[in-house]
Order: sequence, then C-alpha cells, then structure tokens
Amino acid sequence: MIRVAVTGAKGRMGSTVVQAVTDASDMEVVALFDAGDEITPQSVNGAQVAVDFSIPSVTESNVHALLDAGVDVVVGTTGWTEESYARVREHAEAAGRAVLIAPNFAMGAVLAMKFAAMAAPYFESAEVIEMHHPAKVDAPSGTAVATARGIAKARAEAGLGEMPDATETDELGSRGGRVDGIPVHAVRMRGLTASEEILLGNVGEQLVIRTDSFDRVSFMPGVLLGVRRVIGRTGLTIGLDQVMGL
Ligand SMILES: NC(=O)c1ccc[n+]([C@@H]2O[C@H](COP(=O)([O-])OP(=O)(O)OC[C@H]3O[C@@H](n4cnc5c(N)ncnc54)[C@H](O)[C@@H]3O)[C@@H](O)[C@H]2O)c1
Ligand SMILES: O=C(O)C1=N[C@H](C(=O)O)CCC1
Repeated sequence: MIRVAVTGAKGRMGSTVVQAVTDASDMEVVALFDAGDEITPQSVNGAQVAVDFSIPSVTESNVHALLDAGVDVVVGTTGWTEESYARVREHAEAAGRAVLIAPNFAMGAVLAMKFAAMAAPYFESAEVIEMHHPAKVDAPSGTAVATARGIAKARAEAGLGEMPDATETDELGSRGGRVDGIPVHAVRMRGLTASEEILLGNVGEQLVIRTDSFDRVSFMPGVLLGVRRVIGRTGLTIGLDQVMGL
C-alpha cells in the first residue's frame, strides 16, 4: 500500500483526492493537512507521497516542508513560476526526493496540450481560451499558461515569425494577455468546472482543440497515476505527459 498525505484536504480538489485515494486498492490516506496545520516529519505520519491541491500562495512552501519531512510530492496547485520551479528542483535533487507538478491531471487536457504543440508549427495563428468556475482565484489558468508555452516553443522551433494581427488600439485589453507571445483569454462563468479551447488558424481553415472537465473526478485517474509514478524518481518533473511516455 502506498501511504498518501493530502494537503489542501478540505478544498474542492483535496476532498476529491481523499475520496479517490481511499477508494484505490493500492493506496491509503495517512495524513490530512489544510490551512493552519503544520507539516513536520512527525505529522506526515509515514507518508511516502503527498498530494498538494492548496492555493497558489502557499503551494511552494508546502512542497519544501514535505521534502524536509522525507516525502515525495505530486502537485496540482497552479501559480508556479520559473523561479519557484528552480528552487523546488534544487531542493528535491539535494534531498534525493521527487516532485511532480502538473497544471492539469485530466487525460483530455494533457492530450489537448500535446496535440496543440504538435499542430502549432502548421498554423499561422494560435490563441488559447480557458473557461473556469467563478471561484477560481488565479487567471490565466495554469493549463492555459502551459498550453501557450508549448505552442510558442513549437512555433519557435519551426521558425515561425509573428502571428498576423493588425490591432492598433486595445484600451480594454480585449486581445487577451500574452504568454510567450500567444494570446490567452480567461472566462469565469457559473456552471463551468474547467474547459479550454485552442484555436489554430490558416488562410481558409481553422482547427479547434477543446477539452472539458465536467466534474473533478476527471482529474483523479491522472492524480493516482502521478502518485504511483513519482515513487522512485528524483528531482522535479513538470507535466503528467512526462510520466505517461507521451
Ligand atoms: N492540476 C489539476 O489538474 C488541477 C485541477 C483542479 C484544480 N487545480 C488547482 O488546484 C488548486 C486548488 O483548487 P481548488 O478548487 O481545490 O481550491 P479550493 O479553494 O477549493 O481548495 C484549496 C484548499 O487549500 C486550503 N489551504 C489554504 N492554505 C493552506 C495551507 N497553507 N496548507 C494546506 N492547505 C491550505 C484551503 O483551506 C482549501 O481547503 C488551484 O490552484 C487550482 O487551480 C489543479
Ligand atoms: O478549478 C481550477 O482552478 C482548475 N485549475 C487548473 C488550472 O489552473 O489550469 C486546472 C483545471 C481546474
């Protein structure tokens, strides 16, 4: 049995993870943490892997505390930067432990990101629209940032230049934010859980790649896979695709 701790255990995702781990035949929940609970070598209660779905402002400090407590970590919380990745990579390597950070554990979203990067070199235009429930605290979504970065990298490697766009005035920011030059638009709407559309355009054609999570259970197979695959690794892994052989 894999001994699992959950941080952010009272939240929308954390509570769903507690149920999924409880239902998994090869795992057991041994520790639960939420706001105000201290993560120590004692309080992790022998956990081998911790799953963090907390909030962007605390996730990095949770990961450092879990590494100090001798636990490998699977992180779904968003809000990571290149600097926070670097600090965690260094800590995990020094401790000989593993951290897997993924902005999205839904199979559809992981594949949508992959398909977008595959398609990007063949289209002049690319934009990302992410759509989420109105209780989400961060924008753009971590998935949209990762998607845009993947598209930008694929375009650069293919030698593509600027996208066609004659916009001269945009006082309201209607053209969206830019992530590595790719326009990203965020929608917050009652009734949604998590959706993303990637629009790719050429003269006379458009490809739309869309992924929808209608329920938080959609993230659970990926989270459980992450827990199983993080064991035995060392250092920082970014993206579930990296442990799926994609
Ligand atoms: N990677 C994915 O597949 C995926 C899927 C859904 C959500 N998310 C991300 O997961 C995060 C959580 O989303 P949510 O909808 O569950 O949010 P939520 O607000 O429902 O839950 C966050 C929980 O973290 C707790 N918390 C606050 N401070 C804490 C601390 N110091 N230590 C431990 N817990 C603390 C809160 O009390 C709350 O219970 C967000 O960043 C969201 O974007 C990622
Ligand atoms: O509900 C959220 O919040 C989600 N956040 C992730 C993101 O920011 O990409 C993944 C989807 C759900």
